[in-house]
Order: sequence, then C-alpha cells, then structure tokens
Amino acid sequence: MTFDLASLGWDDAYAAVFAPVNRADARPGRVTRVDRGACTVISPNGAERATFAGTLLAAARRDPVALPCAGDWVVLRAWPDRRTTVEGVLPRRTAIVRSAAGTTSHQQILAANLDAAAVVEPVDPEPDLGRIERMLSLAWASGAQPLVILTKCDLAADPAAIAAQIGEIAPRTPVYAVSTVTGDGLERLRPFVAPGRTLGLIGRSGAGKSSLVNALAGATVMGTQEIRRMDGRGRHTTTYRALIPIPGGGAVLDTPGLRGVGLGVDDTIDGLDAAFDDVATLAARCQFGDCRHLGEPGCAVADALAVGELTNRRLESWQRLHREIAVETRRNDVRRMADERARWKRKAQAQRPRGVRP
Ligand SMILES: Nc1nc2c(ncn2[C@@H]2O[C@H](COP(=O)(O)OP(=O)(O)OP(=O)(O)O)[C@@H](O)[C@H]2O)c(=O)[nH]1
Ligand SMILES: [Zn+2]
Repeated sequence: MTFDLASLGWDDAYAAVFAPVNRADARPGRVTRVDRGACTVISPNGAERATFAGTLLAAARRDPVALPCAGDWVVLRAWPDRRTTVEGVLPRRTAIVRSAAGTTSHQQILAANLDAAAVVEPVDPEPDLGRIERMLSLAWASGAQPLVILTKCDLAADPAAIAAQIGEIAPRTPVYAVSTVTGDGLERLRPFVAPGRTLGLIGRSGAGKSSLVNALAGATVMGTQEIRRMDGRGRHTTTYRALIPIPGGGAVLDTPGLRGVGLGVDDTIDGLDAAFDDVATLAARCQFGDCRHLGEPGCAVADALAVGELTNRRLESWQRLHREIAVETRRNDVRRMADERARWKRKAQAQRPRGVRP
C-alpha cells in the first residue's frame, strides 16, 4: 500500500527539513493519534503503529511537549524486527497548546500543523460566549486561521441571527452555520479540508465535532475505520485526538471534548489580544500606557463603554483571561525552577564516585 503524503500536507519545506535526517531505514509520517506510549502514523506505507525512540523519551522527560501529538510530522525508523520507532518530530508550524488540567503546570499540545482551527459550538443549548472567546484565543495563539463553526443549526429558528451575534465577539473571524442533519452549510467548509489542508476542531463534548468529521469525511469514513483496525482497538474516535484523512485529500483533526481549557503562559497573550482585537485596540488608545480602565483620564475603553460600543461583559472577559495567563505564567516559572533544581541534584548524584556508599 502506498499513501500520498502530499494529500495530508507534506510539501517541499517539510521535505527540506527531513532531507538531512533521511537514511535508508527512515521515512516521514504524520501522526494521527497518540495512545499511551505509542502512536498511529500514516506513512507512505499506509497506517502503522510506532513506539518512541529513547532520545525522544529523554527529551520528553525534560519537556512533555517534545512528544509527538496528533498532526505532527515525524521521522520514522524501520527496524529489522519490523518494529517502527518515531525518532524525531519536525518543527511544528502551528500548534494548539493548552495548560494541562490538574495541579501541575505542564503545557499540553492538542493538535499540530493545522491550517485552520475551528471553534465548534452548538446553537442548542444556547452558545456560551465566554467559552467561544476562550477557545478563540487558543485558536489565534495556535498560528492557524481561526474560524467558528456553529453546529446543529436545524435546531434554531434563526441561525443567521445567532451567527451574527457571535460575529460581534469574533473580530476578523468567519462564522459558519451548519447542520449535519440537513447538510446545510457543509459545502462552505470544504475549502478547509481541500487536498493538503488540515482543519482542526476544538469544542466541548457534545458540540457536534464527531458528527462534523463524519459529514466531511463522507458516510464511510474509510480512513478512520482503517486506522482503527490497525491499532486493534474498538474505542470511539473522540476519546482520543485523531487526524482523519478525507477521501480525495485533506484532513480533519478532532480533539477530545474539552471541559476546562486553560490558556497557558505568556506566549498566549498575543492570541488573546488577537481574539479580543476590538478591546485591545481600544486599550492601546488610552492616554496612559498602564491604564486600568477604572476612571483614569483619557480612557478610550471607558469612552467606548459609555457609548455602548463595548460591553462590560466583553471587557471583563478579556481582563479575566489576562489575569489567568499571568497566574499560569507564575505557576509555570515556579515549576521550571523546581525541575531545574531536581536536575542539578540528579547530576550531582550521578557524578559521585562509584563504589562509595554514603
Ligand atoms: N439536531 C442535530 N443534532 C446533532 C447535529 N450534530 C450532532 N448532533 C447530535 O449532538 C450529539 C453530540 O454530537 P457529537 O458529534 O457526538 O459531539 P462531539 O463534539 O463529537 O462530542 P464528544 O465526542 O463528546 O467530544 C449527538 O447526539 C449528535 O447526534 C446536528 O447538526 N443537528
Ligand atoms: Zn483605559
């Protein structure tokens, strides 16, 4: 079986990065899914399972984002005993990164190398503006083209009105209203899954992501079934991140339903301000650079609030997310310092003379 990687976005620029590491037993591949300790990859040979090379695992111990994630282009190595390992990850062009849940402060990559990142939100129950704003910030921070897909439009009397309302909190972002029941609006999403292009979906559980994947991939979902058979598991697709090739070229990357989405550290601030371009632009016009928009003279934000050009809800949402990033950044710094101390301690222990017991 041969698979044309160009349909999944392999191009000259990736090939140029791959060339120096290419050897007789090496080949490129794209990760469709990661399970504990291994991943499923599409290579020129089709779908196959691969474990992680020791060097990769060592790098991941220092920083978990070094591990492959769905959407990554990787260097595969074939071993004489028919095993395949992932030797390295090609630099990611775009990535959706969130702060992992729990008390640790590690970053988690949900999806890599997306051309477009869609925030998926249903019309029913009523769309949650705060959730859309938060996910749009992640989408902007990813470097991919952000969009909003409003699902289950067959359940709304006036989906266009809801789309327009969401348009107001999504500056410079197209909003697509679709229904997988009637098929309405699906054709307008086709360009995002054209050959070589990857569309990523983020949204809460039940938002309609899987239904969308099935609708875009066609009734058979050839690729998905094939890959699922390869790794011998019967689990439902959305319990893990999965890149699904679209027959005819292109791919959709379905992420698991997100409950809490932490925005992460410093480098998401640009994404946040892009998602809140309207507010950030106003704030930049305030007379004082450190204006807190609490009654200072020459406050452009206060002026916009007064004339109804900006809502309190939107301002507070932006400020809350900024505070969240600041807190997360501090937590991350503390963790990094602790990691650093632990590394030095290990080094010192390793350098102790052999045979000498303390
Ligand atoms: N009426 C209607 N229902 C839909 C539509 N799309 C999805 N649904 C229903 O919404 C429910 C959730 O859809 P899924 O596609 O499983 O949602 P998901 O986002 O993949 O959820 P997770 O797998 O938990 O992440 C299912 O019962 C679907 O049948 C739609 O366009 N119209
Ligand atoms: Zn101000």
